[in-house]
Amino acid sequence: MLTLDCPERPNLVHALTGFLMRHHGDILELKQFDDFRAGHFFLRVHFVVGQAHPDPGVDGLRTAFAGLATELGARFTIREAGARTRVLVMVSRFAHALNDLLFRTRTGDLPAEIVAVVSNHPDHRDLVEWHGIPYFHVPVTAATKPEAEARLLELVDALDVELVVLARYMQILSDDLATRLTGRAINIHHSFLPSFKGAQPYHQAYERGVKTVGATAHYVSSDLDEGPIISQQVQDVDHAFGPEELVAAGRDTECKALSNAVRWHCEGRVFLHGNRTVVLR
Ligand SMILES: Nc1nc2c(c(=O)[nH]1)N[C@@H](CN(C=O)c1ccc(C(=O)N[C@@H](CCC(=O)O)C(=O)O)cc1)CN2
Repeated sequence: MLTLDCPERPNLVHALTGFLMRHHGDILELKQFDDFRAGHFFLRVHFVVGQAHPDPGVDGLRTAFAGLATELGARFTIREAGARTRVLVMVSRFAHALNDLLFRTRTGDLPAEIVAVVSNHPDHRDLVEWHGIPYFHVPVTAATKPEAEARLLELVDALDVELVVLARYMQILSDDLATRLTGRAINIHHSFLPSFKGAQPYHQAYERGVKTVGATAHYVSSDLDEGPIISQQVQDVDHAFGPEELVAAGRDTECKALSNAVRWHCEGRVFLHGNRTVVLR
């Protein structure tokens, strides 16, 4: 799978498909977006190398493509399409999103492998270890946050983590950590952003008398709940829903928004584009 983004210019698709043709690539799926407002181009292509030809492998293709990428001023990735992304999940007390990710990865619904779960509470050790996944209880207080974040980064490095997923993890990451994880940490916020940022969004929604609640999966940034949005889901509610009922109604919405975002990230479909994303679905 090849993903690419670069400044717009004529004949980009021709240049890219010409490269694949010269390397005996048979295209299975090609998605592109030309942001003419910003003058930027995005492309994702899934291809296979024809059986009758020697397979140059991912490294060989990357080396061969580097010259064209430089000429185009392009950022690109080339990797095995079926490879599972190594994911570390962070959770606090609410476990519905964690449980959904555990199920979806175990059944192959998500192209990801959860290699560790980190929590500031001990509550979910049994659930996680039942899945044969290591559970790290890393308590966090204002005084211990630097040490706790250093421990997280140790685990990210030691386990070759490619993506960190905050599955209702309720601690604010420091600016330094959020910056270091730019583009590789996804959070599920339990509101339809930009409405109801911060803590207790369902209580905020109740006080506002909303008729729809939502969930937003976004990349983590140093600005709380302001990171680039990847996926959103909504759910109708009415006057009879109290805060507790809104919390319960929102669980499935949060799980759907988060699993979509994780799936599209793992499939190389999500491109950062300023404070927005382009999702080639
Ligand atoms: N740097 C970032 N860290 C986190 C983000 C983010 O977007 N950028 N998202 C949050 C998740 N979240 C809402 O989705 C959220 C979690 C916690 C709070 C909060 O105010 N928590 C505590 C304070 C905890 C702390 O200071 O660390 C509180 O309730 O007072 C608000 C929103 C995850 N982290």
